[in-house]
Amino acid sequence: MSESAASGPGPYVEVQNLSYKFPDDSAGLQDVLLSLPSGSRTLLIGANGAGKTTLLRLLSGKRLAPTNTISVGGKDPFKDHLEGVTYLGVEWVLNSIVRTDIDVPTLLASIGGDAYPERRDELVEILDIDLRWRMHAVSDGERRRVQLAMGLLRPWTVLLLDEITVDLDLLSRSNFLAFLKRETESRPCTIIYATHILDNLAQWPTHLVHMHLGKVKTWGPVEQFYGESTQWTSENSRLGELVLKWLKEDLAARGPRNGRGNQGKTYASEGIGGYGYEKPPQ
Ligand SMILES: Nc1ncnc2c1ncn2[C@@H]1O[C@H](COP(=O)(O)OP(=O)(O)OP(=O)(O)O)[C@@H](O)[C@H]1O
Repeated sequence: MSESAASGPGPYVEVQNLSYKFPDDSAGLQDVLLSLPSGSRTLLIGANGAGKTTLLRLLSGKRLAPTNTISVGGKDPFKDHLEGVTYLGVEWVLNSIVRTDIDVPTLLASIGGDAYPERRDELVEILDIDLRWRMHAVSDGERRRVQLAMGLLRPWTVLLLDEITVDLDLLSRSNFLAFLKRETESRPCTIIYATHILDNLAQWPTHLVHMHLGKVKTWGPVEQFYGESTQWTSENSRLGELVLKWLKEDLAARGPRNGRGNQGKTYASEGIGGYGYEKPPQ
């Protein structure tokens, strides 16, 4: 594993020979290999159950990975304290504080917003947040926008996003994605984003990672994949066509879920080392 600095060239997030089993001994990940440079914006693509969340949780240090399989900025995310890693996923979305009768300025101040006033104000503007909102009386999408401002307030070096934009309207999502792109272009930071929603993303990723049944099938800079997509329709972007093609292939390779057995689970019994320890929510 290389010791790379956040601002330096070369890989910033590295994964080598990563296999993972859940505490119940079932399949997690198998032989995952990745190397993503600082400044990259990676889309994690894969069907439901492909292993995207599992990988993101391991990268964030929320689950214990085997030693020397994951390096984020030269550090082991589980063992070392990762100051600049922000992971926004389902647990974060479900945090009950954002449903209480509290106003937005108090909420943003409670997570250190006053330490980053310019960033706070920029996020409030970009996410079109009304500072008079009270959090028990907002819509799901409005709540999600405040949550995103909270989650992005502290400058991060690695941002791990597990589809958290589902409630955003098209314009809010577009502004949000543009903000993230500007971040990676203006300071040394890296984003890995698992999503099924490809709107506004055609020009966004620098890298793609295609996961299937707990494995990384293929990964690399986005340009290398566009040649693969032979069909072009006006209905989908080139990225959309590529992802659709991948998912169709994955479905065909997996076969029916019930009836002929579940190929997705066969490798669970093939002797992946067990690392079923999970960090409690912090
Ligand atoms: N705690 C767990 N114990 C056992 N199996 C699990 C556990 N969590 C997830 N799985 C299984 O691991 C596989 C991968 O799950 P994961 O959540 O990583 O998929 P995903 O690619 O994020 O899917 P989605 O797109 O639906 O969010 C699934 O088959 C799932 O059922």
